[in-house]
Amino acid sequence: MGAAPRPGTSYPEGVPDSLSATTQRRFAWSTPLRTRFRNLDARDGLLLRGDAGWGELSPFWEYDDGESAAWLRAAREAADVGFPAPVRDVVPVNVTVPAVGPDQARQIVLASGGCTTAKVKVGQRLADGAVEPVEAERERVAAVRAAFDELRTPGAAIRVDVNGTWTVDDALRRVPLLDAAARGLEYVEQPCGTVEELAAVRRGVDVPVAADESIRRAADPLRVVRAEAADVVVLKVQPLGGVRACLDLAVQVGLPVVVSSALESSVGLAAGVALAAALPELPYACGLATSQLLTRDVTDRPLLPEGGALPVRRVAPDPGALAAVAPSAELEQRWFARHDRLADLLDAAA
Ligand SMILES: O=C(O)CCC(=O)C1=CC=C[C@@H](O)[C@@H]1C(=O)O
Ligand SMILES: [Mg+2]
Repeated sequence: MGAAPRPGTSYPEGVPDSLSATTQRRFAWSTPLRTRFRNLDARDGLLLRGDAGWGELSPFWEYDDGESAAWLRAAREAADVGFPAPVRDVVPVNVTVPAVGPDQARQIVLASGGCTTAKVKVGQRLADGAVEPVEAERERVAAVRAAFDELRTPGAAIRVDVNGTWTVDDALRRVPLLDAAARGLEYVEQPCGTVEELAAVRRGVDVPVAADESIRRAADPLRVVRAEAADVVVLKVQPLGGVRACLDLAVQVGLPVVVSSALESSVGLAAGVALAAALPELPYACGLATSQLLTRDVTDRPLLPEGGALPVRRVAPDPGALAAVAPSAELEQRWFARHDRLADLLDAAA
C-alpha cells in the first residue's frame, strides 16, 4: 500500500493556503461532536500559522499550562518547521466507535469510509461513577463484528480502549469476554491506570496490551518498557511535543507504534498523519479518522478515510469553514490568553 522509502523527498504540501491574504496568524475554532466522546460534547482549539504552514494547539481544558506546553511545541513545529520526509503516501486508519449503543456502533462502522480496523471505547464511567457493565461492552463489540460481517470483511481487526478505568480484576474477567465477542481482539488499550497494573494484565491475558495514557501523560514513558507492561505503544503528536519528538521516542521504546489523534481538527490530524508517514514501520492502523467525530471541520477538505486510509498531505483551514466553527468571543479570548501564557512558558524555558 505505501510507497517505497524516499529519503530526502520534500513534504507533499497539498493545498494552497486560501487565508494567505490575511495577516491574522491565529484562529480559534469550536464545534459540537456528533456523539459524546471522552465526556465531551464539543471540541475546540487554536490554529497557528507560521512560515511552514498551519499548526494546531488544542490541549483539553483540564490540562494545566505545564502539561499543555508540549502541545504548543507540536503546533510550532508544524507551523514554523514543517514535517519530516514521509516514507509512505497513505496511512491506514481505524474507525473510532465511541461508547454508544449497538445500533449506533453498527452505523458508525458501516459509514467509516472503508476502515477494516475498529477501535471500540469500553470501560465508560456511568453517572454514578461505576464502570459500565460488561454486557453493554460485549453488545457494542459484537455489533461492530456483525457490521464487519455485513460488509464482508471477515478479517477486520477490533481493538478496545478502556482509558484506564478497569481494575486488574475487571480486566482479567472482561478481556476474555470481549475477546470472544469480537471473535479475536487485536489488543486492549490502557486497560488500567498504572504501569504496574498494565504489566499484571499483560501477564494474565492472551490479548496484547497497548499503552496510551501511560506514555503520553507519564513523567517517564520508558517505564512501560522496563516493566514489560505493553506490546504496543500509542503515540499522540501534541501531548508528546511534536512529530520529531515522537520519532525519537519510538526509537527509544522499540515497540510497535500506533499513532492516534487527540481529537483535533484536520490541521492537527495532519501532524499525526505526518508522524505515521515518517515511521519506518507501521504495522497497525492508526487512530486518526476522528474528523468523523466532529460536526464540522476547519477545512472544506477534511482528512477523512477513503478505502480505510488517509492521504499524506498538509491541511490549511478555509475561510468559510472557519466562519462556521467560529467560537464565542469569550472562548476565543480564552484561547488567545492560553496561547500567550504557553508561549511565555516555552520562551522562558528556551
Ligand atoms: O484512537 C482513536 O481511534 C481515536 C482517538 C482517541 O481514542 C482519543 C482521542 C483523544 C483523547 C483520548 O481519550 C482518546 C484515546 O484514549 O485514545
Ligand atoms: Mg486511548
